[in-house]
Amino acid sequence: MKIRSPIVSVLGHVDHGKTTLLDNIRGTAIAHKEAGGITQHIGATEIPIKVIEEICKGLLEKYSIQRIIPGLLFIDTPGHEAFTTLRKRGGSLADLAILIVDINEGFKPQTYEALNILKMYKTPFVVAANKIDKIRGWKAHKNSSFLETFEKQVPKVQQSLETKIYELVGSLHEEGFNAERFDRVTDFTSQVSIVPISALTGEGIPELLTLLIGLAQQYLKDQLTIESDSPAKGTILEVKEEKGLGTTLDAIIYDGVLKQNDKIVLLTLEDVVVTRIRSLLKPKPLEEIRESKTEFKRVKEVVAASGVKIVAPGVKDVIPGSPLRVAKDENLEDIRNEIRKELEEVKIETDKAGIVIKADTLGSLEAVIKLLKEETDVPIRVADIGDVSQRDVIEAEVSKNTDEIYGVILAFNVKILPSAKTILEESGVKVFSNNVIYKLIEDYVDWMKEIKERRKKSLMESIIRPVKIRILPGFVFRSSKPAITGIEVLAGKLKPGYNLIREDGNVVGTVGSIQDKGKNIKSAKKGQKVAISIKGGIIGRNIEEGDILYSDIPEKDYKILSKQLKNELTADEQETLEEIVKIKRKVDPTYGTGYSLS
Ligand SMILES: Nc1nc2c(ncn2[C@@H]2O[C@H](COP(=O)(O)OP(=O)(O)OP(=O)(O)O)[C@@H](O)[C@H]2O)c(=O)[nH]1
Repeated sequence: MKIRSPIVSVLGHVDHGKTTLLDNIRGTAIAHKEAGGITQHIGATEIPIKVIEEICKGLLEKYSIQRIIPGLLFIDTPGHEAFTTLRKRGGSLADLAILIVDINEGFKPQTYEALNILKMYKTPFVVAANKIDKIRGWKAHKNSSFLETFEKQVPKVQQSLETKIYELVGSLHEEGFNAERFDRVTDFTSQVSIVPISALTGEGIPELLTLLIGLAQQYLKDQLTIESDSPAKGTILEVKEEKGLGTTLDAIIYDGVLKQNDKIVLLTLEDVVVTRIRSLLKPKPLEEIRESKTEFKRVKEVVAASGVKIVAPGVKDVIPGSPLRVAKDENLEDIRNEIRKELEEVKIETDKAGIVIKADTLGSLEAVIKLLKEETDVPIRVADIGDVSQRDVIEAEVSKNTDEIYGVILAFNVKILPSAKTILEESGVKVFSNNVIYKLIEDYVDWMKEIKERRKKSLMESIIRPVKIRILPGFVFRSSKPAITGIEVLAGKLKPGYNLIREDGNVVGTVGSIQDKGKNIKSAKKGQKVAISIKGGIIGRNIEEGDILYSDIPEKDYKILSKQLKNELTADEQETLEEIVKIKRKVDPTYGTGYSLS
């Protein structure tokens, strides 16, 4: 048993300082040569605990934090694209994350995106409120702890920082997180810590690192306890062509040991591949690269947590985000099946009619599906990795025949192939494309809402709505063929073509035209007094002056009204509809049974 370093990812909006923060941590670590500097991995950088101790200048003691973990393994590629690639079944490969926010700009689209993804994977994170050195009047103290440098600022500057922190607390609150400045956090399991930092001056970084160490040791011990001689588990970060080596795999190993000649199982777009490791490579220190001109050195084995380059035959089609598992002859079939199942779980191809989703990696595909399902219950016909192809357009077109809102392709971080473009317009399939997942989903949901609204409106236009009118005594202009009389609309909206019924349920005739001050109008609203013609009505025979008449709502319209459109009716229409139902049931007791307004 061994405790490994936690894997840490940095996420945040473009230009908020992800790269600068990583560079700062790396640079500061390298400067601490006597303590061992940094260990360069493929795709990741490890900062040993001894170096962190030096950077943190006594903070580990101050906060009584033990030194159980060997260090922190930072993923070199920041951003949520890398984060979603680094998936592992049931969660994220990153044990911890830093969500970086420019304190002067606050939350931006990709900040929300990152937060959504962290929420989805349930990854513990701290918020680094970056660029405090840009606060007006700030006096920088290079590499100092936040609390020290904060003490030395004038009150106005301190106040300005506090205000900005509270804005972040507010934004996080809106997203369902209880957050506080780290030194005011009372419960690290339920509250998110905000550490004010400057990635440029290094201020606050001692606290940021201290907090990561503390959180990892306090809450992730089980997750970080591994058997260092068990067969390795990992995730493929990148599939890369490397001069003289062919296609190589950059992998992050989070459990066990990976050895040269190990048999490994991986995923391609279509299936599982099994191959044998020819060599394992690690980066060479800079000085040695200059001498030998190759960047890598061979190693016999790597133990988690580790980033390593794998040279193996037949890995050209392996996908980023693929799981990596070491198999022995006796369990090869089991592992193969397990991994195949993992692919099938993500690539859904179940619903007959539904949308098509294309994404660049397994992890991002998973994230799009998960976040989509939180927003809507729209079915999915195809979910797959890769660019949008002609076949995808055809798939979406098939769904479109069932329902226009399914004739859609959601494309996350992928291109539309030229062959797909040629048939796209004619097919009428709509492509939504965005590299921010929640925006992609939002755009689709908004469009869908618009269509549904439009449908509802035209449905509303096509059905008979509840109306109640009164024949105004003394305003009968003609008694029959057709009857013409003044009326008042008591509820709803009267339109030509509506059949009218009496309170006893008898049909009296059909509204012909509606006139207001001698002019034909298309409808008359509640409160309006107008003249109408009633085809089939004979005043003095089936209609009397002062009578109350209602629109005659066919049963099928009543069903639509009570099922789909009940929220569209005004209060007086609702009330009138109930009266009409009672009247209709005098004639047909089964009218509209099984449907009710409530
Ligand atoms: N003043 C100040 N500038 C900073 C700080 N951190 C980053 N910057 C600057 O902000 C700009 C963007 O920083 P990056 O580190 O490239 O941001 P990023 O989030 O990695 O951006 P992308 O990789 O493009 O998503 C650069 O010009 C940095 O020098 C800081 O703490 N203070």
